[in-house]
Amino acid sequence: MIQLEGVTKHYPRSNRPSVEDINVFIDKGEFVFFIGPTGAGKSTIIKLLLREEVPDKGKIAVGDIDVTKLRRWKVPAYRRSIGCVFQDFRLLPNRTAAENVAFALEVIGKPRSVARRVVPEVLELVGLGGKEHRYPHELSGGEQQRVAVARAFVNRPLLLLADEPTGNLDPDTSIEIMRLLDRISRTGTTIVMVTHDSNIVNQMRRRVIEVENGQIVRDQSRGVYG
Ligand SMILES: Nc1ncnc2c1ncn2[C@@H]1O[C@H](COP(=O)(O)OP(=O)(O)OP(=O)(O)O)[C@@H](O)[C@H]1O
Repeated sequence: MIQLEGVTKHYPRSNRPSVEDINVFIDKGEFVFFIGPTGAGKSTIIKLLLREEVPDKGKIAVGDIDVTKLRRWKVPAYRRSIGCVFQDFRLLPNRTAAENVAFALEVIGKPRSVARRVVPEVLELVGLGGKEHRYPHELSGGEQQRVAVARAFVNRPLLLLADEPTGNLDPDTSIEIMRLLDRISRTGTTIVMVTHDSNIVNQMRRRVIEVENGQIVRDQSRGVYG
């Protein structure tokens, strides 16, 4: 599903590469944690996967798309094909939970009739049945993140990227969000998650890729935070 081969990214005003000659292969349906100290290069890897940055060297493929060779005009559609969840939720404040989720369908041109059918289903799936007409400020942080997960999943993406999705949540709420991501992963969606949350990594026991100084220092199936 994901192939990074010899990938190097050196930002212009940085004195060393943020990511250097990394090689990663991730299969369809895998759940992978990227861990490592601050500045290790984890977010850079996410940005490279989303084509927000391009590598100086190496090849990146996601599904059957060669991300490094993707034409500029194809980038927005490529990004929309990937589900994304962030630490700060990034919901539209003046849209309800249902409208936030529906928005992900609107931007890919799905008819309203599809949204009317699918949005309640996916909000129910994330445990927000009954709260679909609340605005983000009327929801708790955990509930907002559930909306963000619903929005990321509503298009049934092959890949879901989560950058510190539990970073703003208390431990119990974090575990609930992880249960949700785990369920999504079992539908065959590949999940790549960047985290500093050792409890979560130790509880989930999934593949752990540890990054340090732009390099992969550990790649372990059913790993722990270490
Ligand atoms: N746009 C940029 N220009 C120059 N240097 C950058 C840029 N973005 C990131 N870097 C540098 O690249 C390195 C890796 O940063 P990155 O954000 O990938 O780390 P990270 O592992 O995600 O850290 P954190 O856990 O704090 O989010 C750091 O040294 C950072 O200063």
